[in-house]
Amino acid sequence: MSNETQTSPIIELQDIKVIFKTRTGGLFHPNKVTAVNGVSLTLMPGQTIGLVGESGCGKSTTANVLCGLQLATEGKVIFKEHDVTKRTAKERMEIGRVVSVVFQDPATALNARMKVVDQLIDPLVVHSLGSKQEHMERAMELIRMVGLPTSALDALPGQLSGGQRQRVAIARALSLKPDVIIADEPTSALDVSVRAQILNLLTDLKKELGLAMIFISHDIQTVRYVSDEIVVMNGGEIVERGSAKDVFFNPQHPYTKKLLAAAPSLLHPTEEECA
Ligand SMILES: Nc1ncnc2c1ncn2[C@@H]1O[C@H](COP(=O)(O)OP(=O)(O)OP(=O)(O)O)[C@@H](O)[C@H]1O
Repeated sequence: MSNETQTSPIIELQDIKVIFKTRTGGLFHPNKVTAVNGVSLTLMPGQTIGLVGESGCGKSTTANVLCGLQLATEGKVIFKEHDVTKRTAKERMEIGRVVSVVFQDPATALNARMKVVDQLIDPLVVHSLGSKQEHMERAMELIRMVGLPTSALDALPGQLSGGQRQRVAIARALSLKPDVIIADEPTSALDVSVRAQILNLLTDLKKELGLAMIFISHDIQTVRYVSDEIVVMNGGEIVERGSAKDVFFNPQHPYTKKLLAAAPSLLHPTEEECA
């Protein structure tokens, strides 16, 4: 990777609007939902942005625009300095290789009838990368990276615990060696007892592999724990953004203050830890 690439953003959203048409207004008078309204974001290599806000504020829609799943109604999407706002199928494929998503519920993200090994290899097959032997080597490497024994490769998702399944989903997300991971509420479907382990795994992998990350959660405490920058969304708009330390210890917007006041204090970082 050239120096130029390293210092320029991986993805930029410029004034993005996403409007969905809904049928609730009747067949001939569809209503519109503005899910995202004027959102701008710049993700640099290695950076973690925490996207926080209550359910329905537009976090997932923003993430879907970032990973090429959702087209913007207005605004621009710049991917590695190319305008991909109206991305072609080929561009979407390339974005999909570089930007990987870890979803909330590993049970639905994984195919219940497919062995772990095949789920890890699947993205390589879809992108026509490597030989059969290279696929096996990569599967072994991936399963070790997420802290599971290689015997887990032969398991079906149903034979694993929720935490182990999320580890497999993370391994799958890493299979194409992405530059960016979008983690959309990656711990909220898990037992409280394994949430910290999965958060630690994600932060360790991020450091080890130099990944950039968009970490999405309704829980500002969790977001603070993993992020360099926090972006607070409400009603489809960004209401506050800043360093994790500033937003957490010196919130400016009343909505951010409300989120902080309502957050469970499972993780209590001190100001020194944030420095
Ligand atoms: N495909 C769709 N069609 C119509 N409305 C949609 C669609 N997807 C999302 N919305 C609406 O857009 C708004 C933002 O949804 P979004 O899923 O982005 O929010 P969120 O903050 O991620 O919420 P959650 O945490 O519950 O997933 C909501 O009002 C939602 O109902």
